[in-house]
Amino acid sequence: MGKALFITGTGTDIGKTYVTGLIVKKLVDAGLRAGYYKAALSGAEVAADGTLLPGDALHVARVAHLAAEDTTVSYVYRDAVSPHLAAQIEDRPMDFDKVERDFRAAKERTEYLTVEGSGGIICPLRWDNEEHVILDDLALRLGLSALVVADAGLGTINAAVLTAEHLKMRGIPLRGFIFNNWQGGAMQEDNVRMVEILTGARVLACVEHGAAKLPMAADALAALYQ
Ligand SMILES: Nc1ncnc2c1ncn2[C@@H]1O[C@H](COP(=O)(O)OP(=O)(O)OP(=O)(O)O)[C@@H](O)[C@H]1O
Ligand SMILES: C[C@H](N)[C@H](N)CCCCCC(=O)O
Ligand SMILES: [Mg+2]
Repeated sequence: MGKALFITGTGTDIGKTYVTGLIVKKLVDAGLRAGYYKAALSGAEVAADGTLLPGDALHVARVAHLAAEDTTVSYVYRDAVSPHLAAQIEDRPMDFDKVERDFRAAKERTEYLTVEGSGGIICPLRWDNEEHVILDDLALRLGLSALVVADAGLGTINAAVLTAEHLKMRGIPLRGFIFNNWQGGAMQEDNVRMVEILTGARVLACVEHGAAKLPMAADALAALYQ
């Protein structure tokens, strides 16, 4: 049975998949067996034959040279909206027993399973007359610790600290932050300092736009998985 690490972010489009691709590539390049799991993807690309493509998984597999069988996405929805709404539109509600089975099977097949969330930590996955499930509930059910992807620029102090405080309130361990779209300079350096002071967690790496490698040692990265 492998170890897992949950990648969440301060919101959608923040760079979770981009950074996850670099994370998994770092593990693979270090000779470690790595895998990728996502419970629900919405806003899927549609193939010529109408198949809904798991774009995030395909990106990570391409960047990290993972075999298709080392990536799993339990639910792929068409509409680029919150997964709970995409599921309502398609009348395909998530079954969290299936999600847990898929997650455990993926974890069984590898040493280091990287689990990408949807949107930010408050992302409804199912919201109907039978069940109300938000992403943080799922992270707790799967026993995950979190790494938060945050933008390096203006506004990140608020977003990163609020995300950290929510994780703490729900009892989800925070392993640290990765800043994305890093440009350096006085303000972004201060953002690192302020986020570390206000959350007590480290900014473990700063990823520049277009980065091809994660600026972090493989052993330090692997140590984050539990
Ligand atoms: N450091 C980066 N360098 C270049 N492009 C980036 C970088 N980070 C993000 N992007 C691009 O920005 C867009 C959004 O990033 P990404 O898909 O990783 O976001 P996300 O947080 O995974 O979104 P979602 O919530 O939909 O899963 C993508 O086109 C991605 O390729
Ligand atoms: C469609 C998008 N790319 C993501 N897959 C889902 C984002 C959900 C965001 C929910 C919200 O915070 O409003
Ligand atoms: Mg993504």
